[in-house]
Amino acid sequence: MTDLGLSRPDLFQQDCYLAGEWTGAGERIPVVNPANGETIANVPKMGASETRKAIAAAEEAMKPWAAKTARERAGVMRRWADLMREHTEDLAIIMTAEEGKPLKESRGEIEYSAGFLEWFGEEAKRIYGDTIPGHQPDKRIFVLKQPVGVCAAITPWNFPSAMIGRKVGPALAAGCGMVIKPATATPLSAFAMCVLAEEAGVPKGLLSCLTGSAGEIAGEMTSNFAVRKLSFTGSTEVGSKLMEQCAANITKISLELGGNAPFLVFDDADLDDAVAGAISCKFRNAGQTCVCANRIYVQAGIYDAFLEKFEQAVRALKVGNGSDEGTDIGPLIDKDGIEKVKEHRRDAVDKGARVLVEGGPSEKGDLFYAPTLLADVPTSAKVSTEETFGPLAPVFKFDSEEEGIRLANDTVFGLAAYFYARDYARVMRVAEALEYGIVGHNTGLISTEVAPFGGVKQSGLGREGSKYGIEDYLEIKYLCMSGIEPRG
Ligand SMILES: NC(=O)C1=CN([C@@H]2O[C@H](COP(=O)(O)OP(=O)(O)OC[C@H]3O[C@@H](n4cnc5c(N)ncnc54)[C@H](OP(=O)(O)O)[C@@H]3O)[C@@H](O)[C@H]2O)C=CC1
Ligand SMILES: O=C(O)CCCC(=O)O
Repeated sequence: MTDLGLSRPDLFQQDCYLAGEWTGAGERIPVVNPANGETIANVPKMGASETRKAIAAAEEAMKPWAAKTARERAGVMRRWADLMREHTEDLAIIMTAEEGKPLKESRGEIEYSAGFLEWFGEEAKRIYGDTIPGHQPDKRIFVLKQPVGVCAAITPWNFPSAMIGRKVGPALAAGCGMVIKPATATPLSAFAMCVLAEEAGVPKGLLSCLTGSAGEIAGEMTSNFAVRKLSFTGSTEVGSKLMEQCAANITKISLELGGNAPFLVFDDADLDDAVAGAISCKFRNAGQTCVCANRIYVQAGIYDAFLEKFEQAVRALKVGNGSDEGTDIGPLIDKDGIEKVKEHRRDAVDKGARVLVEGGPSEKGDLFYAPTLLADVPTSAKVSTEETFGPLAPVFKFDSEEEGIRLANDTVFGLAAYFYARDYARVMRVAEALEYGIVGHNTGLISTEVAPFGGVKQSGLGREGSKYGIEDYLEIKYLCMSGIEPRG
């Protein structure tokens, strides 16, 4: 087993956090460092019965938790966020070891994740209801906001901490308990968060974190009537299945699914800004985020100049083990990830794309793929319609503003879109015309806990972060008070 050299070795847990106890299981699943193939941990394979136990514990623990004042809940959540910040380095080391992303990105993700806990803790104090003028003289109408009930979360491997912070933050702030199933590839960051949650004062049972059979755990989450809300981030395919499963109990569901983000550069863009934005947007986490630029559309007048600068910037990216300082691009998560990038590259080139930077498989190891830049990509290429989720940058040329918008919107997905332009009227026209839940103008980075994150079309349902993000964890109760006789 690898010694990660943590200052707090107890943050490295290999058991599940079940109903307030660290619990093992007979059967175990290896967690592998994608940079070198080493097994770094073996986590329990749990299933339906453990999930049932966790749900029952959350149901019990949420009653006194919801009864606390918002300030008390906020205090615990603030302590949790502070502890995460205090232990950023250890948490980042754990994350890079299981996910592969460069340490600098892991550190950033810990701050991002803690930000959700802090933000939603504060938001607990602003769960305001309403009073509505009565419809009859003796009536008074009140709107109360109450916790939705036990919540469940299923999270992906690409943001092993932030996707949990983003879901557990609003759940706990609203007064709910939560059962989490992290991705099997990256459970260690989730367990480390639970260690700090307990230390911060999150009551035993309120939060559980289980690894194991996705089908069994999710099956219990969606069939157990005590669970009133499920939040999922991951592929559209699994999200759609979960939506079907939630139908039986009419369980609320939020879905944050695949994207196919367009990145448009118009003739009036600032070229250097656009290149810097495209690099951060395309290559963050080696291209493995649902908001990474998947298709880069550049207007004809600026096309050659953009490609020249973009090519230099792509060549400067450093591929390596994420734990080595200075690395820009770590390994991909698994072999399927590599195969998808290879297939998209091959397909685009077969259809006529020009290779400007031939990155490809790297001598660093089986799961490394050096950044690759393609130009003159035809719209018939698979990268136009499918999410690559890897360090392949396909550049397409377009002529008019109208054509750029049409190409950008020509997809079933609608999570994030980006564009670079300076003309004031164009900026408003394009921002309004893009059919996406998130639009970045002159920026390639849009993620923050203070803004509503989420997609339209097949990219999902609901919003996470900001004041909107807590609504999904609350129910509205309309209270009609009667018999209040009007004064004399
Ligand atoms: N929107 C986003 O942010 C993300 C999008 N994706 C997209 O999805 C593709 C595939 O990635 P992948 O990791 O396989 O995504 P998945 O959707 O398979 O995994 C996400 C989560 O869902 C769980 N899961 C898998 N199968 C089921 C099931 N039948 N019922 C309930 N939960 C399930 C996984 O568990 P387990 O790990 O145990 O399999 C994991 O916790 C990527 O290439 C990318 O295109 C992937 C990750 C995030
Ligand atoms: O890729 C994802 O799973 C969504 C998270 C990305 C972000 O918050 O920036």
